Amino acid sequence: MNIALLGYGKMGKAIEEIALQKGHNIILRIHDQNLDELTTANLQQADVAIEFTSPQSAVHNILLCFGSGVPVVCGTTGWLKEMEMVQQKCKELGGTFLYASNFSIGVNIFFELNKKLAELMKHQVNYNVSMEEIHHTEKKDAPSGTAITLAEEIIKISQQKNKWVNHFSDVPNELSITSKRIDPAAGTHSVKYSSDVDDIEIIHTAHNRKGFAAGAVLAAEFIFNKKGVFSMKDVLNF
Ligand SMILES: NC(=O)C1=CN([C@@H]2O[C@H](COP(=O)(O)OP(=O)(O)OC[C@H]3O[C@@H](n4cnc5c(N)ncnc54)[C@H](OP(=O)(O)O)[C@@H]3O)[C@@H](O)[C@H]2O)C=CC1
Ligand SMILES: O=C(O)C1=N[C@H](C(=O)O)C[C@H](O)C1
Repeated sequence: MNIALLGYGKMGKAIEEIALQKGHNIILRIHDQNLDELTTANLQQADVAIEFTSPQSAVHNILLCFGSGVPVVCGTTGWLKEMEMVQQKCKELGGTFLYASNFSIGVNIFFELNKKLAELMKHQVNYNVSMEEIHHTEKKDAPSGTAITLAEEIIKISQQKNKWVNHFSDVPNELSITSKRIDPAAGTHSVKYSSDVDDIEIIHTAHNRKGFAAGAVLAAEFIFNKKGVFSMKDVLNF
């Protein structure tokens, strides 16, 4: 496949390495310094675009891909308030879109474990659930997109929590997410149920960015020649 990389930072470069190893071509590498190359004509040379930029630029870039008729995989976090509008636009324009807050297979398994644990803990009133995420200091958004996905799944199932907050909280209905920024953390997420007698904790620790990048390339291969809105659950058949 011919791939356009929208965002050529830490993730763009990690994705390039894996895409090349798998025999794909990178035909466009867009970053802050060459935005003039981000044109419909250039995008149309690609079979698929992979977007890992910043919360401020993601929506513009995704809509440009829809307008150019190019399927787009997006991993940029921190713009979720506009997700409904973006998915609607994709359908209206007959586009192709796949977003994931986390592309790694490990985290997608972790998402399923989180749901299962939340179900098991639903009636255990002596436990309080809280979360922590740790990332490198260049990260622009907090809490991480992955933490938001985990929290929203817990809130859907829990009989006690109905909102998440990005600070310590002992208010019973608030799910507390603590964000720490420590170099060179590639991404650690934990969900902890604590009682007076014990704790149950699940943790996922990314050792590097290769898992995210491999998942993003897999997603790009999956959406090639498809139309509609997809998720990693479609890719991984969960
Ligand atoms: N879903 C997932 O699995 C993962 C998601 N992420 C998310 O991906 C995003 C990017 O992360 P990361 O690669 O670490 O960040 P970096 O800051 O390393 O890279 C961002 C890149 O985007 C470029 N950029 C900035 N503005 C624009 C624009 N308007 N159009 C095109 N490119 C632009 C930057 O250009 P320049 O270099 O010139 O500044 C840079 O190349 C973040 O939102 C992060 O949370 C990260 C890892 C995994
Ligand atoms: O910015 C990062 O680095 C990461 N961002 C994603 C997120 O916000 O969850 C995924 C991963 O944790 C790395």
